[in-house]
Amino acid sequence: MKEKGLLIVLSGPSGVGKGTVRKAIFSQEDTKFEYSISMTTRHPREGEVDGVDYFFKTREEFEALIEQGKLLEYAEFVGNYYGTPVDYVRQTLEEGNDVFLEIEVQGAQQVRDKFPEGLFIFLAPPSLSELQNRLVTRGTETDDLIQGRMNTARKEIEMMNLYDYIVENDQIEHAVGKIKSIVQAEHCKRERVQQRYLNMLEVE
Ligand SMILES: Nc1nc2c(ncn2[C@@H]2O[C@H](COP(=O)(O)OP(=O)(O)O)[C@@H](O)[C@H]2O)c(=O)[nH]1
Ligand SMILES: Nc1ncnc2c1ncn2[C@@H]1O[C@H](COP(=O)(O)OP(=O)(O)O)[C@@H](O)[C@H]1O
Repeated sequence: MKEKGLLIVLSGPSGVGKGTVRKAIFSQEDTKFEYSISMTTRHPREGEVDGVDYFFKTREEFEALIEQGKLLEYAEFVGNYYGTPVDYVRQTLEEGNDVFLEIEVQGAQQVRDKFPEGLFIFLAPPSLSELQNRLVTRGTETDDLIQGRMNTARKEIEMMNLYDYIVENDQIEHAVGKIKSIVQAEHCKRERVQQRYLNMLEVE
């Protein structure tokens, strides 16, 4: 029987580069993880496609999904809901494939409570001033919102020791390489408890 896949959770403060690093990981042909497409109530940005970038939902539809227990986790972020569809995650793991979530910090905490056997990776900025630079350069928020995100980021960074690994996003390629190595190492570590190795010892 195929072993269950690994649930990989990448989280970190807004503006640290989660989306950028995730896209870089999935643009590499040798990446074997499955990306879990999230549900959101935010409006699609130009070029975004329903079912590719997100599953775009109304507030009513999203609240019905919460009621029906269809979300592994969800959070409200800057006035919109974001959540992870539980059925997709469960099924993909059962099939033996790794699932990759790129989610904000509140959601990552919920996943850790429900699914502690996941692999939790915190993407950290090189410094707070560099985090602020990235938020300013991205240009998607007003100054007030950037200040709010910086205050939240300080609290999030205080919680980073709850994660299994911290990866500094200094350069995108470095962060991508470290994340992929961590996943590989985690697989090797978990081999220890796999039944096929235990069986091998009994037979020989
Ligand atoms: N909790 C949670 N957060 C999510 C989910 N999907 C995306 N996010 C996070 O929601 C935040 C906002 O995402 P988005 O609106 O695409 O804007 P971005 O800031 O440009 O990435 C980011 O921090 C994402 O990591 C999800 O399913 N659950
Ligand atoms: N390693 C990096 N070095 C410099 N800029 C980066 C790096 N990673 C991401 N960025 C930039 O920082 C901004 C925020 O990145 P983004 O992926 O939107 O963050 P998040 O998804 O965590 O909110 C973007 O303008 C992005 O191009």
